[in-house]
Amino acid sequence: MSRRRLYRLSVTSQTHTLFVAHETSVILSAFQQQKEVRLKSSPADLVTETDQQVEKMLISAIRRKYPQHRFIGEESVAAGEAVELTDSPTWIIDPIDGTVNFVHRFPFVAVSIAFTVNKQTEFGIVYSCVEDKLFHAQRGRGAYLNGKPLCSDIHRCVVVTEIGAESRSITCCVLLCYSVRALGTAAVDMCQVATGGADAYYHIGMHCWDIAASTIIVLEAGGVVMDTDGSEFDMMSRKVIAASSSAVANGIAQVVQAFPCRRDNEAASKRKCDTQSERAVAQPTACVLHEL
Ligand SMILES: O=P(O)(O)O[C@H]1[C@H](O)[C@@H](O)[C@H](O)[C@@H](O)[C@@H]1O
Ligand SMILES: [Mg+2]
Ligand SMILES: [Mg+2]
Repeated sequence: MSRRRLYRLSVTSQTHTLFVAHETSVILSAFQQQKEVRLKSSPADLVTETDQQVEKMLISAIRRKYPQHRFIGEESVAAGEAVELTDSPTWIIDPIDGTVNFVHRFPFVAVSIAFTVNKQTEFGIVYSCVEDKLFHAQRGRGAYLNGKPLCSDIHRCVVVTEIGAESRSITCCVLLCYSVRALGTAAVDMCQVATGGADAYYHIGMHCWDIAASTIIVLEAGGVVMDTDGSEFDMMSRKVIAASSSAVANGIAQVVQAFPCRRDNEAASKRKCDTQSERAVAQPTACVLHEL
């Protein structure tokens, strides 16, 4: 039997500095500049040349070291690559999570990188660039924020969600009984559950690359992740609830009304037509923090 290579994420302060220096200096220097912006599925789903540049930098750097590995990158998929999660070692990358924020210079933009083997996430990294917050976790080894252990069990009534490209008014108003926040980046939203800063995060319509890394960070911080209907989480389903406990997650699952969303790993042609139908109803994201 082939020896299963063990992959270790050794994030030391030196790696943190390296990670910051290498990948995000491109983002931070572009953050204040004028940007060339293109629409993808809706006015709330944008891409810039920086998104594409950072994804290319990440993939070529990893491919030099691991030529056999596979990739699911947000902008590679947007350019027509299939979303195919196999047992092979696979990197799931969102080069800039929060591109709408990046374009508006709203200071919550993150690089999100997850690594899976046999479809199981081995480690995840979410770097919130402007905040200089490096969230990371490795399966079975805990979750950390800038090197300090994270624990998700501080109970409050803050729920984080997104009112982005794929939202529907109905799912937003069912949460009015909570204090609701939306940072405009699914990855950083979800990491708030790992820090205990939020009780729960839920999202319908995001993509696997938005939350692949933050999912393991929540789990390793002691949180739970499930589908919005309370069933087992499926990274390709585009539906997620992350919470500090199963009780909180099930409470959210009871009030969230899902709307149909094509799976990430459905044929691209199907996904496009879904996007067109979504385009008809998507509300443009107002780039403000919703205090409800
Ligand atoms: O900024 P990207 O990587 O496109 O991801 C965002 C997505 O496009 C939006 O629709 C969601 O509302 C955000 O939470 C994602 O971060
Ligand atoms: Mg994203
Ligand atoms: Mg992105």
